[in-house]
Amino acid sequence: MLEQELESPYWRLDDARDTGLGLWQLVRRLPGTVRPVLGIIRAAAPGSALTVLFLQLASGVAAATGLLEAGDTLQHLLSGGVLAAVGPVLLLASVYAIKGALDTGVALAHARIGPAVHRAAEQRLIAAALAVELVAYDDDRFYDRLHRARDQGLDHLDRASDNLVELVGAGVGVVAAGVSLAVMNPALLPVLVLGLLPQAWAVLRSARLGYLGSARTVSLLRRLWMVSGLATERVSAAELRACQAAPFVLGEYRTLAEAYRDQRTRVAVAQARVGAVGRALAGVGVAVTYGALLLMLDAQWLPLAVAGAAVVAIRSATAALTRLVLAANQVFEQSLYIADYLAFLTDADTRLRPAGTLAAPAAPETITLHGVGFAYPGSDPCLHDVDMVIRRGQTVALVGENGSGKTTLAKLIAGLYQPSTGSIDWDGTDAALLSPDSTADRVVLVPQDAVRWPHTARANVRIGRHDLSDPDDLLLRSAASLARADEVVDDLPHGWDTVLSKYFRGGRELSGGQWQRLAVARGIFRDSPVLVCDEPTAPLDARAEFAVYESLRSLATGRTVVLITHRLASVRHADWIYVLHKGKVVEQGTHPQLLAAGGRYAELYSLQARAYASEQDAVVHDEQAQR
Ligand SMILES: Nc1ncnc2c1ncn2[C@@H]1O[C@H](COP(=O)(O)OP(=O)(O)OP(=O)(O)O)[C@@H](O)[C@H]1O
Repeated sequence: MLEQELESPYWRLDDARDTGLGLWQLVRRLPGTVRPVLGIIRAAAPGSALTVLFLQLASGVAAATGLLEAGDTLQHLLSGGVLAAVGPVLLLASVYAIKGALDTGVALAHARIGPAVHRAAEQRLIAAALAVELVAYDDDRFYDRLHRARDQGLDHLDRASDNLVELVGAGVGVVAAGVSLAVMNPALLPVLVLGLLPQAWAVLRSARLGYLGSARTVSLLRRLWMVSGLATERVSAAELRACQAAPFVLGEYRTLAEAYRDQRTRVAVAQARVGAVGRALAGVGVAVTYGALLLMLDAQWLPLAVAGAAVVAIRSATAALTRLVLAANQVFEQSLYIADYLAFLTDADTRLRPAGTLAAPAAPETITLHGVGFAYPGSDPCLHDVDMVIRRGQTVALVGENGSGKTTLAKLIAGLYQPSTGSIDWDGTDAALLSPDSTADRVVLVPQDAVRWPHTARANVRIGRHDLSDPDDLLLRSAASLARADEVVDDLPHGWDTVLSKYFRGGRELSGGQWQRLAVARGIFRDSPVLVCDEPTAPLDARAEFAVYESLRSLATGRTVVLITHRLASVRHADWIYVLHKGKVVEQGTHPQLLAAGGRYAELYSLQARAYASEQDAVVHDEQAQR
């Protein structure tokens, strides 16, 4: 059941990774895996990266010199006694002291790389997320990639940069040992390779098992994180309890966690088996190495001192090789997540906002929709052939049942979406030719579900024109008073400076209606010529709703107002009303015209009016009964 779910399109949107890699293919993949990380390191911390590389190479030279010096020291010790070896020992000590200093330099420069990589990569991700068209966020593929890149890609990038430094350091260590052996006697090189091969096989094989294991658990892990987020986040906390969903979430967590545990155990057990074989083979490797050394000694190909130094060099090569393969293993595993990060950036690049260059009119006289249709990514069209004319100074209302397309249409008018078919003109110019920034500048959107910015009350209202100078808060206070948000702020402990978020100590939470008053104030403060209000008063009490509609009426002068609401009593004063049904305009006219037509609008209006009338009858009836 679980496996089937994990194979379902949502969870494996684009995880068609090749997990059937052979050992040799895995090794060949290393440069391709490393290249993107190197590119990011080069861009983020070029100085530190060069310093690390230079110091690591110097440290490798010191290591090779030390190994050769060790042979020389042994030679002096064996031929001339302790006194003869004092000079070479001091030299050896200085070489290792220099190597120690170089390694410290590597560590210091290395310490700067991880944080620099993280910061640069995160900034790229945030900039890319902000630059894409809004419609990208309606595409589950994009959304999935964005979250994978943000939640895991960044961290693994950070760690991969550490592992790369380790990889280079260990590689230099292996080469240094190899070079010193070749200098001692070229015949020692095949001996080294012979000794290292079994161990290299075991560590690589174990690395491959780990890589395949993590490739198989990527989507499982992602789902685990999502479930643990649901269980621990504030947004879901209340509803989880209210609809008693805790056992469901816990059950889902258990199923996933057990599957993850079993998968990890399987990999760990397989790795342990390979490790056992590897250790046995490594034993054979050691026997072969020492056997070869003994034979060379016996045949007098090697002096005893050189054989002793060769043992030290072989041990140091073995240790460096283990570090190298472990670091490569980590880089492979991290490359799975880094690929997510890079895939997101590539995808985001193809979804940039259209690049119109003309400036939008300062205050458009007419916004005209010609046969506009729209489909969300992966969905059937939800708007069909909409024609509409919206004039400056008018309030146009969009009404219709849930899902009829009002919000989508409002976002198209606001320039947030591009029509899939047809076009939208601003004073006769196709909006697609206008620069998105200039269009956005002319529009205020008060949405259904306004963002609750985790900032001060002041920032919550000012955010739409955050760079507007308003030293005495005159504009701020006027906007707040029109939206009756001033009453909300008056009750806050630090007034406009109160932080509105429970995520911060001392932060305050507001009710839904109070938040909405701030959202309306934000729209009024932004003060743009086109005002699009999508259910602006849904959570407001009667007094606040009345005040907001009064304000909207006064704001309509000289502006274009598009109003969406289900409260038809509030649209009576609109200059023109469009009735939408299943994505089409099915009626239009003024309130009296639409009532007289006796169509869908008249039906919806009389349903609401009847509900009010019957409530009033009930009140009168109760009062009579009490008398
Ligand atoms: N992000 C989306 N992706 C796919 N389809 C969507 C998306 N948002 C809305 N829809 C679909 O588009 C259609 C129109 O939705 P829209 O939100 O515009 O309706 P509405 O008239 O504003 O509804 P309501 O009165 O409930 O707010 C609906 O069928 C809805 O399911």
